[in-house]
Amino acid sequence: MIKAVIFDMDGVLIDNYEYHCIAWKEFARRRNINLSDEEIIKNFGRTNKEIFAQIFKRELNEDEVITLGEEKERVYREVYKEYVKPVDGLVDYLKFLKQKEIKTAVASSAPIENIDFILDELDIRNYIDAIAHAGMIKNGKPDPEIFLKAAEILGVEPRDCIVFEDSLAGIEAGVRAGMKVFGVATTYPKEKLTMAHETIDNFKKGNHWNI
Ligand SMILES: O=P(O)(O)OC[C@H]1O[C@@H](O)[C@H](O)[C@@H](O)[C@@H]1O
Repeated sequence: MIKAVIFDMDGVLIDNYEYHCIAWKEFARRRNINLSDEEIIKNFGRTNKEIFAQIFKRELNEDEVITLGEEKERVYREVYKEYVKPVDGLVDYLKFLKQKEIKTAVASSAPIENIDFILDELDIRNYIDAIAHAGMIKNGKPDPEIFLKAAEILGVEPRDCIVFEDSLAGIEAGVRAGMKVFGVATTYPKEKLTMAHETIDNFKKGNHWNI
């Protein structure tokens, strides 16, 4: 029986891939690094720690990850701020879950500042019972750790959770966590979300309401 719904953030609560893309390119441009669209989309859904390791071809220490991450995320929040809007049907779906007393969490590879930014801009904080963010885990998606952490905070067994994810790494993480995964076709078209159990375009009425 479904007792909890866990939402990824980027690409699920909001369709914001292109704004992260702009921020990553600006971050790279400042350092004369050439970052292709393929590299950016491939890494979408992973933690900044892992993305920096690929960009700089070495492991960065915690301080470097925080400092560089703050720089990149500041650019992202600035360029995205005036365009923030929820994926269609999201707010109605959150209201429906609250009414049914189904618990909710956000499980995102992003730093907490980005999660606070989105929950406040969308004004949906009241609908979210738990948050699992990059600073709370050792292994980023596709490792299942972040989804297992969210389930643990909610006090719900993984098999009683469903996950909404747009990224390939995130879908794999949800499946490996033993949860039912709905792929959200924002960042990728449905045909690419083959690992997901089901796919949706947005949160408007569909199979995900049958819980
Ligand atoms: O896990 P989520 O919510 O999809 O967030 C992932 C994204 O979070 C951002 O903060 C990173 O800079 C992105 O590049 C990353 O992929």
